[in-house]
Amino acid sequence: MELEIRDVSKTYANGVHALKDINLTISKGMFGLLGPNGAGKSSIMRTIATLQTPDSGKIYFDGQDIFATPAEFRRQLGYLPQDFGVYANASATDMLDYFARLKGIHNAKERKNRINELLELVNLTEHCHKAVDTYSGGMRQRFGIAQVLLTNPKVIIVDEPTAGLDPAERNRFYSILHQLTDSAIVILSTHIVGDVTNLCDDMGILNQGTLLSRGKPDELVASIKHQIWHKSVSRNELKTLRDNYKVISTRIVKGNIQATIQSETAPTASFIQSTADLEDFYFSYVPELAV
Ligand SMILES: Nc1ncnc2c1ncn2[C@@H]1O[C@H](COP(=O)(O)OP(=O)(O)OP(=O)(O)O)[C@@H](O)[C@H]1O
Repeated sequence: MELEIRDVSKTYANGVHALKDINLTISKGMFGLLGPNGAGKSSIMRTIATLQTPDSGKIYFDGQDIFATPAEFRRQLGYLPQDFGVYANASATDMLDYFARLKGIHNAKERKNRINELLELVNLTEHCHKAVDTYSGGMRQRFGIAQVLLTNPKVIIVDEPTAGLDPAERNRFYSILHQLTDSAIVILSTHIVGDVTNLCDDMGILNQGTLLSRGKPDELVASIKHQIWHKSVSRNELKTLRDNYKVISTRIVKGNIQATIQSETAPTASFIQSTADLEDFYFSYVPELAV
């Protein structure tokens, strides 16, 4: 099972060059697409979902050009966009039944069994008769996943699914997604580094339409293993530091600014070497804005 993205570029009518020559091969398992707001994550997701065509480039699923026979590819696809609408007052069971009919599951018994199985998977059985428009954010996302899974898709795309979820709901959502990775390609877009650390065995970093890095999270972190240094600094020191070193991030720790620097050698004796993590790797490519 393989999705191949070859030389894909997209410029919108307003002149925004949202995707710049993207090349990426994605296999079974969970692929995390990490990037800041406006990086192009939704653009590449919508393109893979065949909701928009690239200006140039191709996408193949198991060797088949997805734009040559989009209807065939869509039968194997499950797409959960950032915002999806639900009908007013409709229960989860009724909505899933409606979508299952639309997706061609005509046998009533088969439909009922599949819906019950999915409600169980996403822990919504006990809420299945409540109106989906009254669900919490997390319940709604879990309902969205059930909807996506109705036809056992081989490629599942979830666009920033954990934005706005509390930690417990986020974990619940992770564990549902994790169960899908044995039998499908799951592509998850997020700007939350922790989502990728916890879930993904393969990942890419997208910024300003360009794929800056890709690989296994552990290996990417190992590549900067001895290069991360911390120091508490004043606002004035930080300015000087930025002129002389690669300051990749800053955070407030107990009321002080802690600067994180990437350097192959110790910057000065006052820096403490720290264990690199995926957030450091991410910031080494997408430096945060100066505070
Ligand atoms: N339909 C569109 N028409 C014009 N510009 C668009 C369109 N969709 C996205 N863009 C622009 O393309 C760029 C990439 O947007 P995209 O939504 O793909 O990024 P993103 O990484 O998903 O961001 P976010 O995390 O904020 O959702 C942005 O500059 C955005 O404003």
